[in-house]
Amino acid sequence: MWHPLSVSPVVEAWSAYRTSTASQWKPRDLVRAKRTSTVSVVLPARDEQDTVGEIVRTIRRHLVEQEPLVDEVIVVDSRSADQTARVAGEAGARVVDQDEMTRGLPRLEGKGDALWAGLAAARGDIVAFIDADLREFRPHFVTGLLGPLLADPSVVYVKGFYHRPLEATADTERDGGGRVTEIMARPLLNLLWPELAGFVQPLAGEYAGRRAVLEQLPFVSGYGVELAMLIDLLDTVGLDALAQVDLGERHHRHQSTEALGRMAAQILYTAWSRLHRQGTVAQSEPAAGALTQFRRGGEDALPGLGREVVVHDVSVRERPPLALMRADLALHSDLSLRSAVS
Ligand SMILES: O=c1ccn([C@@H]2O[C@H](COP(=O)(O)OP(=O)(O)O[C@H]3O[C@H](CO)[C@@H](O)[C@H](O)[C@H]3O)[C@@H](O)[C@H]2O)c(=O)[nH]1
Ligand SMILES: O=C(O)[C@H](O)COP(=O)(O)O
Repeated sequence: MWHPLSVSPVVEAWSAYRTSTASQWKPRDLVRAKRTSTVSVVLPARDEQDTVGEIVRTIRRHLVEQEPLVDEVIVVDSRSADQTARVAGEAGARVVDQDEMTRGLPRLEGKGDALWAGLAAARGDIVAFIDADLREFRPHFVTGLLGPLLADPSVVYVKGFYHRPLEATADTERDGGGRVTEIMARPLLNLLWPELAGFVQPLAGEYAGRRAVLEQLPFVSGYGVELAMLIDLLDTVGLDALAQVDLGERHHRHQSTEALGRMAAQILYTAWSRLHRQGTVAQSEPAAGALTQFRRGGEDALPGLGREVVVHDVSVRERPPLALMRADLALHSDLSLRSAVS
């Protein structure tokens, strides 16, 4: 069932990656394979009113109404300032508010916390995560992620990969996208966690896992969440329980280079936390949790510098594994509804 993926000898020595292509997983076959399992799709979304509706509608049309594969589509509204929640609700999603789900707990920032809230709200035994800024979204993004989990009980987590065009205003660089991945995350993984170097898109926001396992993992706040998840899965379930699937090509909203710098800094901060846990570095925190950037012009440009000095907190924190938090969450969520599907 798996095609061997030829990777570096370092990686091959560790394990053969379980790789498949989305087209081999047909919705009808998956519905049959699903039996009594339940499936949730979770979309973390901050200010995604332009794209979230179409993604939700596509999943619902193809994988809820035409084929009963997906049991619920959840959009986590991650402190959006736009109409994300309304648009998602009108498209048929169950909309969950990040702050409402985490009420009474310390406030954390960013995508990782939205994912944790989504996992807390999800009722399926399999949970697939899909970014809400995708364009030209097709249902094979979901079926590709679910296929390996439904076909093989030994698989606990599936990571998507794809080509990533970099779409600038004038032209498109076919594989120019994934800039943080290529310039920072991939070199970092090869250097420090070579067992994970065979993941084609280690930062992909499209992945699925068994909820029982996901609930055993801490969720790092912000953009460190994907890197931490891979490292933590490697530690807890091992490489053989992880798979990846070719989803073709992915189009999304590109962030500015400056914003990607902050993303990269969060990912590095996250890597430090894992190095500390494994005893590679002694200090629990890096020397600084701030990133200084220089922005052209701006009202606060320093005289003689012509640039504004911009400082952001890029430290990350983490939510404990959800399995440890059920009692607290039950106070203000509808987790009790789980009995309806389990
Ligand atoms: O505070 C936030 C920030 C982002 N998002 C959502 O998270 C998804 C991905 O965020 P985005 O800013 O589009 O990330 P990318 O620039 O696409 O970054 C890539 O790399 C990140 C770091 O690993 C991953 O988290 C992303 O999924 C992956 O697509 C989108 O649906 C966002 O709306 C939130 O829900 N809350
Ligand atoms: O995953 C990444 O590397 C970042 O999201 C940047 O992606 P982009 O270069 O396609 O915008």
